[in-house]
Amino acid sequence: MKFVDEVSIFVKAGDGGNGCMSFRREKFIEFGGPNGGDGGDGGSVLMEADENLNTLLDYRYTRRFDAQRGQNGMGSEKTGAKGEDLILKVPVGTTIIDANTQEIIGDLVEHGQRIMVAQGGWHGLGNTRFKSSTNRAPRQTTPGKPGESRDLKLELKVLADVGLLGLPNAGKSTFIRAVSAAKPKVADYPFTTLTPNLGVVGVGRFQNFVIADIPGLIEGAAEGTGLGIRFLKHLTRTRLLLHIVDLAPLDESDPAEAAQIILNEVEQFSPALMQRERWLVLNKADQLFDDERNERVQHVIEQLAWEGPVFVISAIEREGTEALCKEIMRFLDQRAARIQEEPEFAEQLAALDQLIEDEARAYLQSLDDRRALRRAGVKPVDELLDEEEDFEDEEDPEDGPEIIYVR
Ligand SMILES: Nc1nc2c(ncn2[C@@H]2O[C@H](COP(=O)(O)OP(=O)(O)OP(=O)(O)O)[C@@H](O)[C@H]2O)c(=O)[nH]1
Ligand SMILES: [Mg+2]
Repeated sequence: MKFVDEVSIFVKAGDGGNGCMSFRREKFIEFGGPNGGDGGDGGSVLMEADENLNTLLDYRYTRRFDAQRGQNGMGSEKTGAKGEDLILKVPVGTTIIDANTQEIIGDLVEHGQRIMVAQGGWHGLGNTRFKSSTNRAPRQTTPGKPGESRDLKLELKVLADVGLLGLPNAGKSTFIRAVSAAKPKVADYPFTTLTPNLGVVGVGRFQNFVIADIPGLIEGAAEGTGLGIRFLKHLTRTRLLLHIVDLAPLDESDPAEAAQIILNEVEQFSPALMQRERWLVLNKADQLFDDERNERVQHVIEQLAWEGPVFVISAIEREGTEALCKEIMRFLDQRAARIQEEPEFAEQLAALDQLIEDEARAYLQSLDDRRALRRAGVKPVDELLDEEEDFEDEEDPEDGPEIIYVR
């Protein structure tokens, strides 16, 4: 499942340089003719696909882009220099849309492909151009034309590298706010997040990864309770799952049990998804004194028989969040390097992706089927099997409810 990374920018091509009015003034020439040169064309704005980029992150900071204007014409028939084109690099796969008309200007699908989004203004003409047999000393010039300007929307479908798992209120959205420019709603009640959010996390100057926040899962989610399970499909293609657990729930419930609920739901959704790299992130550490915190951390690890990486953070205080992001970046880099170097590793991962996707699709299909059956007043077969005894005692099954087997 893909997310859409979207940014709005304003581009302005350079204005054309003005034509110049000038006359020759040389020693022995009394009535010098016109010699004003033309202006230069304004620079255009182009978008270029670059395979080295993978997000639109850069365009979140700077939103206005101006190409250079053309130089004005000069005397001695000197033409003004053309304004330089401005080339904006975007990831391969970016769609460029006119933000006012919603018209798709183009899709950049290949490395190096370019699309002009704002044409530079035409140059103005110098007075030399207006010389004629009847007018030997024209005082006429034209100004450069303004460069085009445009509001653009850039859209890029991105795969999230990292997915967040957790109960409602665990602090998933707070975490994404702490580490990225995304500003999903955070509140002290469950189900604050109703649709998936995407954050791009910059690490150092040049690296970044994409993180997906989904609505919280609750017990019974796999059976269709709450919102979360359908959103799990957004996590099927991620490379790393962060399981966020509230270490200090207000209702004093056991964080280990809370963590286990999530694992049970994920397992029902797709057993293979449990094999995906998963890290335990114990949140709200700021709420506890050291001793109690360490005790709870140990407790969770023991109860889950957890052997993978564990991070203890406070999303709200941004404690431990940066270190975690650096670890994530390192993990993603190493993973990418191994994919390059070890064909078997790459194949294993691809097979796992496929399995997860197949399981997820089958699961969601069965959920839809159940819903449809319920609406039609028919019980799914496993619920019927729970009532097995009555069912077997039935004398004439043909008089009973129609049995439909659910995949
Ligand atoms: N003390 C403390 N509170 C936190 C921390 N992280 C999140 N919270 C609070 O926990 C509550 C829930 O945070 P959210 O980020 O909305 O939780 P969520 O997991 O996105 O919840 P849903 O969207 O409902 O699934 C908010 O009141 C946050 O301010 C933390 O590190 N420490
Ligand atoms: Mg949330």
